[in-house]
Amino acid sequence: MKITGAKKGLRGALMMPGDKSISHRAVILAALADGKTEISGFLRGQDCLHTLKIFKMLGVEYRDKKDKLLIKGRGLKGLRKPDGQMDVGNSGTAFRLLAGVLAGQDFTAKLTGDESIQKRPMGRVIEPLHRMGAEFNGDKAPLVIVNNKNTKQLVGIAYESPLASAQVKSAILLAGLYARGETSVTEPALSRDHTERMFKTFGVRLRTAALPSGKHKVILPNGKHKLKGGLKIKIPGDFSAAAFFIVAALIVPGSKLLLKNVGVNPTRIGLLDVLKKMGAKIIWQNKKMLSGEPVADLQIVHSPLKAVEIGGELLLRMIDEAPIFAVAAALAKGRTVVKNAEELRVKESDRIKTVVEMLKGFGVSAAETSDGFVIDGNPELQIAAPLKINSHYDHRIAMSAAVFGLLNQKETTITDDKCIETSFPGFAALLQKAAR
Ligand SMILES: O=C(O)C1=C[C@@H](OP(=O)(O)O)[C@@H](O)[C@H](O)C1
Ligand SMILES: C=C(OP(=O)(O)O)C(=O)O
Repeated sequence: MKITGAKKGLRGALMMPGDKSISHRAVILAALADGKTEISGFLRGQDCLHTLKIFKMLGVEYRDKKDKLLIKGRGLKGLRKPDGQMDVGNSGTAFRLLAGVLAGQDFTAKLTGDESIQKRPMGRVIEPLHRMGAEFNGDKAPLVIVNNKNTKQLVGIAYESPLASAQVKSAILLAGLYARGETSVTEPALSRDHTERMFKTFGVRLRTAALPSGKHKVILPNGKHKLKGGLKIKIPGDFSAAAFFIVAALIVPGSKLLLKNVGVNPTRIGLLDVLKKMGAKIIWQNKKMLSGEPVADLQIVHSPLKAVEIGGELLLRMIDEAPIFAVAAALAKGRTVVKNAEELRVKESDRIKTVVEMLKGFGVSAAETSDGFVIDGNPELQIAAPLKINSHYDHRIAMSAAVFGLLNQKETTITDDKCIETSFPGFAALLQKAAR
């Protein structure tokens, strides 16, 4: 992809693609429901299309109309043994959530994915699922989930997760649908809660509790679970996609941009809290609920920014936004410090390394630390040189670099930008439209 500097600010009103996390969950729960589900706003990015294809291999029929996806659920016990291995592509969410679903079946299945997935840690789901009674061959992708007709039913566990991870929590809750007894997950802080919200939408009883220690617990009670059919699920615009346009409008002078129908689930919008502290002008409009998730229109006005220090729970709520946040920090006045971000090292790329490399490529002073990075921001930064930035096949690095490229008066080339298709098809065209 080639980006040239924005002549004017970003203007107009845009709709973001459907939320990636919620799209995966909508397909999974619809496939396990008793009856049909109509899904609108489904993200047709490669990650979610892999999940859909996998359920087709598991015997789930669907109809893909232009604006709707109709899924014929087979009930919790209705999945069929797939013919061949199932490929999640680049998607950690698909891999880990499916491991939970497949742990509860009575057939053996093999999950795999691309080069990046084959390097990502899967012990974090294998270990708790094994404690529930699931058997695996392997500790990473490709991974075999071993079952047969005589496999014993899973048993619920009370899992104290060392990580605040929605993928771990969701894998356990999905396996819990097949388990005897109560299943609970306690996490050090509340990770994104889309699974809990959607379980409730599909009629599954769940209890959640914020513990005095600051930990968070979700309990799936003992009982025979059933997901109801006949629902119409509406998926909000993806906040993680919107983040690129939010930061673009903040850093390009003259911008005033409206993003409509964006998901604003509190477990996802840490970036808005941080940007506010940095001095960003962002106005919320039309807040409402959509299938159990809050959405709003966000108006973003170009603003001078100042540096911040972040870590802990706030970082958890903006973990996928770290790369684009770094772009905002590069243009902010002062030194920005990001701590407690070790998880960034095991995403699609080592995002501590690749973020710092990307910033340096634009002439920014930035350095890695063991658990994050330090950025010396410069609001006066002038870039006017042809540049080549390596995406490392990571969609969020590629899109962050494209946004930064709006400030380069000469051409910025981003390598291997096809990875953007995993989460944001049509990104380049939309950015061009807004920045024209
Ligand atoms: O559950 C999800 O949909 C996701 C959870 C997060 O990962 P972890 O659970 O590994 O923190 C996030 O980084 C990922 O993009 C999507
Ligand atoms: C980390 C991400 O996704 P996943 O874990 O599903 O690959 C992401 O989209 O930034």
